Amino acid sequence: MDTTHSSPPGADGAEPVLQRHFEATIARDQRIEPRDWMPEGYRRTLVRQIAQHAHSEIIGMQPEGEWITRAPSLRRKAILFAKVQDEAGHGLYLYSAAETLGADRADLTERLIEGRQKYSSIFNYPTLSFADVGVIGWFVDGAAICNQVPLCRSSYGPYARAMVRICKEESFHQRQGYELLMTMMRGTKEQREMVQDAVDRWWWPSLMMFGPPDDASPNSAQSMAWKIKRHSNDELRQRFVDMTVPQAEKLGVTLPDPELRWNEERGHHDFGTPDWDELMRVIKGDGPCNAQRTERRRTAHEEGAWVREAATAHAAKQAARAQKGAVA
Ligand SMILES: CC(C)(COP(=O)(O)OP(=O)(O)OC[C@H]1O[C@@H](n2cnc3c(N)ncnc32)[C@H](O)[C@@H]1OP(=O)(O)O)[C@@H](O)C(=O)NCCC(=O)NCCSC(=O)Cc1ccccc1
Repeated sequence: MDTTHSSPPGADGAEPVLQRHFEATIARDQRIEPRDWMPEGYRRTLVRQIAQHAHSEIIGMQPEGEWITRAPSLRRKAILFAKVQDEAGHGLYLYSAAETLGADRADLTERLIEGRQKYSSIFNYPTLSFADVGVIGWFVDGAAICNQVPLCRSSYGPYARAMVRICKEESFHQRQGYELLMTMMRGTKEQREMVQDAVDRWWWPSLMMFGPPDDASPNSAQSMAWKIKRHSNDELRQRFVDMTVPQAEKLGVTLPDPELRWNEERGHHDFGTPDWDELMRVIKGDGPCNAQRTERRRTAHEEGAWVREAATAHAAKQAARAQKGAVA
């Protein structure tokens, strides 16, 4: 852990003047930057959320990645390749953002592999057909957009700036998913059934991506006070439902919720309650694919050891050469 960013001594490690400056910066909607003083709880919360987010992008490469070799055409293969590569890129920006808070990337990876840090529950469900690739783009990237567009205004500068580029790419991801499904819906009866089946399986897990309901979300109040989060879990879930219902109608699929209907008075859709016990089970490691996802990540990490060693040796050689040049 890099100690250059740790807080000076005092209450919560703070001189009152630094604490006041931090609070005033948040109140003015300005950004906290890596070299600014910040309360230890703020730093810890950010490392937790950003690391979970980075892990989600990296583990999130697996469910769709399984279909790269089985994509039905060269065009679909190229699109899917590009999307999965983008997800790797998102993970890397986010690990870099966590490093600005003093976190160590190798340590974060260890924590993920050992199950000591979380990643999004959604990536613990299997992708059973190519329609799942389309539904992940439509639902999962759609949910990611709802959740992440407000994070572009998050109070921590490096996180907010990473989100701007990530959101642009998520938008392309969502459209490719929807376009894939549109194509399948214009196809055969079997293809339309594949789309409906994928919608039925991914709808509820997608709603769970937004986290537990507000009254069972221990982190929300403080994260919102610090303006790390800008909206509550339930607000964003509602936004996702309202955005997705007309898209489902246009596509010609049914969302698997008998309680789903427009509420004129609220100006929003009412919808059923996700199975929160299922969310808790999946978060705790007992989802359909948790063991497989973590094991795959561990193997990839071990198999990549030679690349890290080679990069370190190369960097050391470059540094030695540069030093020799400076002396001569
Ligand atoms: C909203 C929330 C996820 C959770 O709110 P918070 O205030 O932080 O927590 P809260 O008190 O409400 O919860 C209590 C505990 O439960 C945990 N937990 C909750 N929900 C989940 C869950 N669903 N899965 C697993 N764990 C969950 C939570 O961490 C906390 O645990 P802790 O106290 O740490 O032990 C927030 O962290 C956030 O906005 N993160 C940034 C966005 C982000 O990470 N996105 C990832 C998807 S990226 C993507 O999809 C792109 C893509 C698309 C396609 C293909 C590939 C890639």
